[in-house]
Amino acid sequence: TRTSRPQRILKAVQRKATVGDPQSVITAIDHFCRHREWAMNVGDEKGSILDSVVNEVSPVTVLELGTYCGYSTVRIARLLPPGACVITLEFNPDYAAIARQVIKWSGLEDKVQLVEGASGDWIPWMKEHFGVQAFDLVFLDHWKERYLPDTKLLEECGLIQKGTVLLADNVICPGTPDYLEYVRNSPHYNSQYYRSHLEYTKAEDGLEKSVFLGY
Ligand SMILES: O=C(NC/C=C/[C@H]1O[C@@H](n2cnc3c(NCCO)ncnc32)[C@H](O)[C@@H]1O)c1cc(-c2ccc(F)cc2)cc(O)c1O
Ligand SMILES: [Mg+2]
Repeated sequence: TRTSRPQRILKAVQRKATVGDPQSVITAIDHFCRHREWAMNVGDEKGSILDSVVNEVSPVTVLELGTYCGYSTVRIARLLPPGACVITLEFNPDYAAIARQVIKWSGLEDKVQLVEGASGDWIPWMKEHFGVQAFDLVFLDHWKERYLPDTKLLEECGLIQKGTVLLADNVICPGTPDYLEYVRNSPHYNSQYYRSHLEYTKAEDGLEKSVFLGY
């Protein structure tokens, strides 16, 4: 097919959503992915859990790993107060280009810093380049085998401090066994599983919320 799925998702947003209305962007993507083409957005069911964690943490600085089309970026950014922001890392330039337009359509570009590049390359530069002290919330939704190494890298870089909340998508499907084992067995994290379903399906999936307790 001539266009990519992310391009078709963007078209659905431009057709169905209202500029400056983040909820209409979320609704347009969910409708398209439920009724036209499945895509790996966190979705509406797990998205509600994401919303509740964002509201509970009321973060000032958020890190998102894996922007894809920007669906969860918009979900997070729409809940942030003035002065708070989400830094989202995406290393596929085509996906990043689509996400920028989705974020722009939602009117949330002032609360989002989309960085085109790989998490492993950028995490070590977060403090210096973005003046980040530590993240209040990290949303992991990139390659599943990268959750654990990137969490360890964030720890090593001092970007996870007492009270930092990690929220990981897909801990059941596709699954992140090594990450789950780490956060559930580490004395430095208090972990809990939020049971849900794989986006737009009846399959089980869930989010794991892990609070860093300090060293
Ligand atoms: O695979 C899934 N997500 C991956 C996301 C990747 C996005 O993140 C970007 N990305 C990846 N690694 C990095 C990186 N750093 C690491 C490399 O250096 N640094 C920056 N950006 C990165 C990619 O470019 C994509 O934009 C998934 C699958 C299912 C699924 C379930 C059931 C099925 F049957 C099929 C699929 C459901 C889900 O919710 C899922 O999230
Ligand atoms: Mg996911």
